[in-house]
Amino acid sequence: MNKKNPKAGQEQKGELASLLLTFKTTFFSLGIFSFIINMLMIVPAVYMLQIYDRVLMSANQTTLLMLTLVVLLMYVILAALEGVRSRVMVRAGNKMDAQINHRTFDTAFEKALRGASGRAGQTFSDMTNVRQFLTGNGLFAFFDAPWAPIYLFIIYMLHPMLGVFSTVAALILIFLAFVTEWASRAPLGESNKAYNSANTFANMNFRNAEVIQAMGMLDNVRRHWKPKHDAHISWQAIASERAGTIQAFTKFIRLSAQSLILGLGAYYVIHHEITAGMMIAGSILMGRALAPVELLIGTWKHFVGARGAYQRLEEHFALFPEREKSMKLPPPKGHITCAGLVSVAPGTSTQILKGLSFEVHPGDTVGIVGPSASGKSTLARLLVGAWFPAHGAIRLDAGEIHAWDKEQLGPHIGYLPQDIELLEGSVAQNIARFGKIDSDAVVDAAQIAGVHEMILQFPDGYETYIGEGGTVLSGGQRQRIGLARAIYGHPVLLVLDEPNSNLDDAGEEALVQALARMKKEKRTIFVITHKTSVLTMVDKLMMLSAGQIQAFGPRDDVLRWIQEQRQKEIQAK
Ligand SMILES: Nc1ncnc2c1ncn2[C@@H]1O[C@H](COP(=O)(O)OP(=O)(O)OP(=O)(O)O)[C@@H](O)[C@H]1O
Repeated sequence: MNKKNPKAGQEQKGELASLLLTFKTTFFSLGIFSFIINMLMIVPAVYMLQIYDRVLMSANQTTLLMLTLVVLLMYVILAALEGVRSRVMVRAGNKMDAQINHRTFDTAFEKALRGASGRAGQTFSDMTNVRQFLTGNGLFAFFDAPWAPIYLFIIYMLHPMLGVFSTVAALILIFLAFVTEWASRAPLGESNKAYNSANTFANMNFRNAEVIQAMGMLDNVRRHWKPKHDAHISWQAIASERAGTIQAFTKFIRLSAQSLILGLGAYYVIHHEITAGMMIAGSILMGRALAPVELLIGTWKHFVGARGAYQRLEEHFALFPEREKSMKLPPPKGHITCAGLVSVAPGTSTQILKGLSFEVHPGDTVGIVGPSASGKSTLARLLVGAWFPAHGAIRLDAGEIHAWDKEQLGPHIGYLPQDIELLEGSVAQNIARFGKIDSDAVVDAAQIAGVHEMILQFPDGYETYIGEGGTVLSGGQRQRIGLARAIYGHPVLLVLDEPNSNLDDAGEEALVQALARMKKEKRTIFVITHKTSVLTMVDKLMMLSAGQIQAFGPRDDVLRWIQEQRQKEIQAK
């Protein structure tokens, strides 16, 4: 198999097309296999011809035995070739998957990062769809169909009128396949759209099952789901009814053709134009000629599905090209500079942050405050490189944060988002960020976060499994383990988004201690909070409002400014 770089020539061709091109030798051998298999498919007709016209006429048993042995040998070869052909394609499919699965995973992740997590899963199903089509019967239909004219040609040789008859039957079947596709495409599309919409609606709402249950909202939610589901069912019914009618007609044509060719053959036998053997052989050969056409019709739906999946994948890969590995940079010191930073949410154009400029030195602890929706969490996401600036730049030391190689930079960043999501795995794996577990470092991070004792009380301590089928943690427990994960490895930049929103007094005290420790180590810390206990730990304070910096400077100066502003507002009232 050709092992050329799948990315070669990907500027002109899609990434997937380039990958498929590296399998051209496999496809070529598939063509050869199909040719031999299809030639061997003629054997039953030839056998029948010989039996009728030679053996029965001559009553020669030796000929019968020899013919039968030869035919059986041919069938063994045929079965072996079909088996090998399937294996070759399954292996090619696995190889293909091995070459592209990291891209599928990474690009699906990027899609999720840009706020389309629902549609990220589609990438995996598209990949499976394409692979299954390329390794299943669907593809074989395409390789077998071109040989149909050869069967027709042989039928013409038996008698031109039998050939014309078979050709017309094949053309009618192909025409009916087009009619099915044309009649069902639109309703099937609408049905799929409604199905996806109903499913997304249900999945989104079932995430809030407890709220729905508590406030008796189930009837109302179902009422909103039902029209979408009904639309799916009725479009599906329209498509199935149309396809069913055409299929019934197709079956009529198919059965009639199979019988009529015998009838037509018998007519020419009566007129001594062909032998009885030729009549039977013609009927068998027409069956062979129509088989790939029928298979093609049967797999057309899969082909259309796989073609759609293929196009979506090409667009998807083009949207998220493979990133060049960034240069290896020295470990960052934690110097943040931000110039004219504008941010929009992924997939939108509304500005959330409207031109922020500020500088934070290594070892500074910065508190970020501001009303709801002022852009605090958005700034946190940009500080850790989870979102990209729409304009302007945010730099860590000399390099733009989002341009750093994530694998290189990750260990230097600690991030505790507002919605703390732990990943499915053990507590230790979560704290160690799913890397190689350094037990000492895990315990150290847990101790700094003040969570070590709590973890020891879990059923399996640090090995306690979190996630599907595992232990369910409380909001406060998740937040504290999330803090340990952020602190793991003593990163140079720590960004904590409301780290105390779920904490009790003991948890808050542990957080303050952890901050004090990281501060002593001269880490650069950003902490979004409204609580005074945490604000006592910060050196500088940034006040955000409507996506802009209202005040930024030494903590006490900013607090005084905020106080003055409030008083002015009260007086103005
Ligand atoms: N993923 C997103 N997609 C679209 N808009 C978003 C997204 N995330 C945030 N926004 C919008 O950005 C604005 C700022 O949100 P952000 O979460 O940064 O505010 P915040 O100051 O952290 O608020 P809070 O204190 O309530 O957490 C809001 O208007 C919000 O609707």
